[in-house]
Amino acid sequence: MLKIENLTKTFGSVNAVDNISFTVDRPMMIGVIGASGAGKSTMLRMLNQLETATSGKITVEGRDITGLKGADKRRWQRDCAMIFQQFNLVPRMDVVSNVLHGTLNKRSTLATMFNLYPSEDIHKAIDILDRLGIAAHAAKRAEALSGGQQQRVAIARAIMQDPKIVLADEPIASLDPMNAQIVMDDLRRIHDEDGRMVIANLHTLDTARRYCDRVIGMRMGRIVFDGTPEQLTTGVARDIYGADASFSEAATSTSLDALEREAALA
Ligand SMILES: Nc1ncnc2c1ncn2[C@@H]1O[C@H](COP(=O)(O)OP(=O)(O)OP(=O)(O)O)[C@@H](O)[C@H]1O
Repeated sequence: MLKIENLTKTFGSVNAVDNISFTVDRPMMIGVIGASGAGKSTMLRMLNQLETATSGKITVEGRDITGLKGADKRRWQRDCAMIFQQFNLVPRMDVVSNVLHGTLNKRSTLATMFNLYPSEDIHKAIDILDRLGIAAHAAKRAEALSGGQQQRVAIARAIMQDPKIVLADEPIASLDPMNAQIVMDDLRRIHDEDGRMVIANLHTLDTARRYCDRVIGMRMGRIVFDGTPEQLTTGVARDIYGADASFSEAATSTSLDALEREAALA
């Protein structure tokens, strides 16, 4: 259903994404890992068309989505929702209105200007918040919520678009381990229960292993690993991160256990 062929993005002399290809033939949960600057965000941003590819092709269900413009691009961005590390909510706006923003691309400019939302959309937004366990916060301003709660609002906003694909760019990088787990559980659920494809850039190996069906490892713009979590051994991880023998898995972990074990060994 998703095919990426020879995709490249160049910024000046930097090949942020360098001629990558892969195919996904069914909705699954995919983790993308790699060191800072490996090209993970740029790849996701090209998928969502926030960034235009320098060359190469992205095909979804047989349709070429590379270089879409205008209404076609907006329609694609609705089918392919994106979640960011910093949540990207409107801080002073209440939670429900933030979730309703997920419908912006399909509403008229006038309706948007006057914040006119159909009541069925309002009910749908509250149902989604309820499903994610945060309906009690619906009337609060987004800025009054914890980081973990704000990320769940961002997930609710994404689901409001009813997307086929959910892209998550470091969704748990700003969260403590407990909230990170809640957010990852939610992402897994929207894959398992709704059948949506989820592609998440992750800083931490243990998260990729625990939650994903498939892991793609990037290094310097290229794909250097594409396999199952079981195949992601410490040796493979060392190659992906370009680390020497002192490479420590705990340094790429959000798990308190791993960090504490590492500290005890030091
Ligand atoms: N808009 C831009 N202009 C210039 N260079 C860019 C731009 N966006 C990304 N880059 C460069 O492209 C390369 C890949 O960046 P990218 O953000 O995709 O990596 P990443 O793996 O997501 O890293 P991180 O985990 O730190 O977010 C880096 O060298 C980065 O400096």
